[in-house]
Amino acid sequence: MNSLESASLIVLDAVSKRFDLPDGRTFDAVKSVSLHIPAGSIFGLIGQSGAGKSTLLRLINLLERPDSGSVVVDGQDLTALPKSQLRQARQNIGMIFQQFNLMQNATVFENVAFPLSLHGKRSKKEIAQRVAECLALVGLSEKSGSYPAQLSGGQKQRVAIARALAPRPHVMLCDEPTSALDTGTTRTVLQTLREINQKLGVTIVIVTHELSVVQALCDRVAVVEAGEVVEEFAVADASTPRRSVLGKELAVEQQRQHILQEWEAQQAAAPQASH
Ligand SMILES: Nc1ncnc2c1ncn2[C@@H]1O[C@H](COP(=O)(O)OP(=O)(O)OP(=O)(O)O)[C@@H](O)[C@H]1O
Repeated sequence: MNSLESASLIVLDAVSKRFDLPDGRTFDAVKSVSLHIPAGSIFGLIGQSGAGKSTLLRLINLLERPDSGSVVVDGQDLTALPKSQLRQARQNIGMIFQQFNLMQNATVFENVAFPLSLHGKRSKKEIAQRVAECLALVGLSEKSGSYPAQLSGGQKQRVAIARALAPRPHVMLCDEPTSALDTGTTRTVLQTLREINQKLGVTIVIVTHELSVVQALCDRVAVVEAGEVVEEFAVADASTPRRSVLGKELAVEQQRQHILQEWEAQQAAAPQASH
């Protein structure tokens, strides 16, 4: 094992996924992708619509089983596990979605408790304690008895984050978590994700088409085009030239943000004009 592999929490090795289409043809959605995702990082998957980002994300927890290649998470080769052990290993991988996927007829408390009660080993008291902790982490303690319909989009996504966190996963997969939210709400959800990464050390993999989200949140990013990773880089690395169209667009967005921040800093430092 080399040092990159040993520092990686998630290792995808030459994973491929082919879908059968209704007309009898096949479609190669992911083509022999290898990725090393460092422990404790926030890793972005970006690309055009249909590039294969969501499929790649779903290969990490085997929601999609790869046709070939291996998926190792936390040292465990998920592709080699029997069903019962895979169910156990998945407790280590939380997931959130664009449309939140909350149970509408259940309270916030019941939604967050759901993954804990699935495995029948915990007492009611333990579950209640863990739910309270997770709701406090996402700042929604006072909404425990509410129903999803009574919450804003950002609050719903934070309930989904609390639910994903409840079994204490080391990894959180996020599929376009802010695409259904406005700018202000997006900011609060990104803040919550950042806190989870920093306070709990949870490794986050996020699919997004929003470059501003990558800029605000991610340490590293992989650009996906037609089922392949065409480029991967550290978001803060401005010196290595970007090759892909999206990589270049992200560099422009970063420059724009940088200029804006410098201008704001100058304004703040300048002596106030007298009236
Ligand atoms: N179950 C499936 N059966 C057939 N084709 C599929 C299936 N799931 C995904 N695809 C196809 O695979 C390709 C990649 O889909 P995927 O959802 O991974 O892309 P994406 O990059 O996440 O796109 P978007 O940003 O639009 O969600 C698409 O062309 C899609 O139509």
